[in-house]
Amino acid sequence: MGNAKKAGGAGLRGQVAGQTALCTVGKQGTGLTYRGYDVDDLATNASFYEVAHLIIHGHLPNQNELDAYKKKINGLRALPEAVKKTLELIPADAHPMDVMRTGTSMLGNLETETDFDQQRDKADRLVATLPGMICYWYQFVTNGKRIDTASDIDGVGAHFLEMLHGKAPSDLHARVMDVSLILYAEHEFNASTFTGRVVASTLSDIHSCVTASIGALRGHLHGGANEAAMAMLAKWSTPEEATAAIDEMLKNKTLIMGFGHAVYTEFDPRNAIIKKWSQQLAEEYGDDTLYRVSCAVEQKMWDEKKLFPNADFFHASAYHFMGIPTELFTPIFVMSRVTGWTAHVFEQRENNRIIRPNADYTGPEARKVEPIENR
Ligand SMILES: CC(=O)SCCNC(=O)CCNC(=O)[C@H](O)C(C)(C)COP(=O)(O)OP(=O)(O)OC[C@H]1O[C@@H](n2cnc3c(N)ncnc32)[C@H](O)[C@@H]1OP(=O)(O)O
Ligand SMILES: O=C([O-])CC(=O)C(=O)O
Repeated sequence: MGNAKKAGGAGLRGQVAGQTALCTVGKQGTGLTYRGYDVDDLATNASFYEVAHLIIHGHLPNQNELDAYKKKINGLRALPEAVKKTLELIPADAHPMDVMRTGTSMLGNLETETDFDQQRDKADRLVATLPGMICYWYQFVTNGKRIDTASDIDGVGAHFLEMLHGKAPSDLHARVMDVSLILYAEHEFNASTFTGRVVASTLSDIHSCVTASIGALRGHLHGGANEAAMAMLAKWSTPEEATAAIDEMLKNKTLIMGFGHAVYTEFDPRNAIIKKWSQQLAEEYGDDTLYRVSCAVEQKMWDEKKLFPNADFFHASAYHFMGIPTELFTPIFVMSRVTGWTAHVFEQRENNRIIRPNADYTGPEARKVEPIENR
C-alpha cells in the first residue's frame, strides 16, 4: 500500500478522457447534474425509479411511463434458480461486494447479452435483481433462510430494506433509501465508471462491464469508503474522543475515510443532502451520538486540513440508523450506480474507439538476454 500513490502516478487527474452527455461533476467548482438536472432537485422532487429512467432511458418519465417502468422493474425482481444456487455456494465470510460481482457474472451466463439492442433491458434487469442478490445471500448465510426476492413493494430501496429486515420499511426509511440511491446514481468518469467504459470499448458484453465496475468500486478509496468510514466512526463514543483520534491519525498521515475528492474542490453537493437525512434518522433512532461524532469529525477535518466530507461520510451514519449492517453499505452503492455504469456503456458504444492510452517507459535500457549460466 505504501507505494500505491507513487505507482499510480498522477492518476490522470484533471485530464479529459472522453465526452459524456450524462453528468457534470464540479462544474464551476461545485455542482452535480444528471442530464442537466441538479441532483438536489432530483433528490427533492423525484424517485429513484424516475432517476433510473432518466439515466438509462434518457428522459424523466411522464406518469404513464413511470407506471410502466415501475411495473417492469418490480416484475423483474425474482432471481433465476441458478443464481440462487450460486449465491448459496459463496462462503459466509465473503465480502458482500464479491457476492455482487459473482451474482452479476452468473446472471450474465444465464441471460447473456447477445445483441447490443438488448442493452437497456439488461440494465433494467440488473436494477431489479441486484438488491435481491445481496439480500438472498445475506439471509441465507446469516439466518439460513431462502428468501423470495419477488415483491411488488414500491421502491428499489424499500425492496432492499424489506428483504433485509423481513418487513416493509417505514415511510422515512423508504424515502432516505430512495434519496441515497439518487445521490449515488451517476458521477461522470469516476474510477468504476471509467473501468466499465474501458471494458465496453473492447465491444465486450454489459455484464462484463458491470462486473469490472463492481471490482473497481469495492476499494476503500472509492465506494468502499462508506463502509470504512463506519468502521472508523464505530470506534468512538464521544465527539471529544473522535476529535483527539483524528488529530493523531492526521499526525500519522492516515487517510480519513469519507473525506476529500478527486474533482470537487469546495464541497461534495451530495453531502449536505444525506447529512440532513442522517440528522433526521438520528432523532428517530433516539440516540444521536453517532451523528454528533460524525459532525465533530467533519469540523475537525475542515479546521485541520480544509477537507470536506464526500458522499460516503454521512451515508455511514444514515445507513447505520436504518439498521443496515456495515458490510452491506457498498453493495447499496452498486444497486444505484449500475444505472450510471450501464448508461456509460451505451454512450461508449454509440461512438466507440478502443480505449488504449500510452505509458511513459521507466524501465531498463534495451538489453540482450544473457545465457542462463551467466545471470
Ligand atoms: C464516492 C466516492 O468514491 S468519493 C471518494 C471516497 N474515498 C474516500 O473517502 C477515501 C479517502 N479519500 C481519499 O483517499 C482521497 O481524498 C481521494 C481518493 C478521494 C481523492 O484522492 P486525490 O485526488 O489523490 O486527493 P488529493 O490530491 O486532493 O489530496 C491532496 C492532499 O490531501 C490529502 N488527503 C486527501 N484526502 C484525504 C483524507 N481523506 N484524509 C487525509 N488526507 C487526505 C492527500 O493525502 C494529499 O496530501 P499530500 O499533498 O500531503 O500528499
Ligand atoms: O467521482 C469520483 O471520483 C468518486 C465519486 O464521488 C463517485 O463516484 O461518486
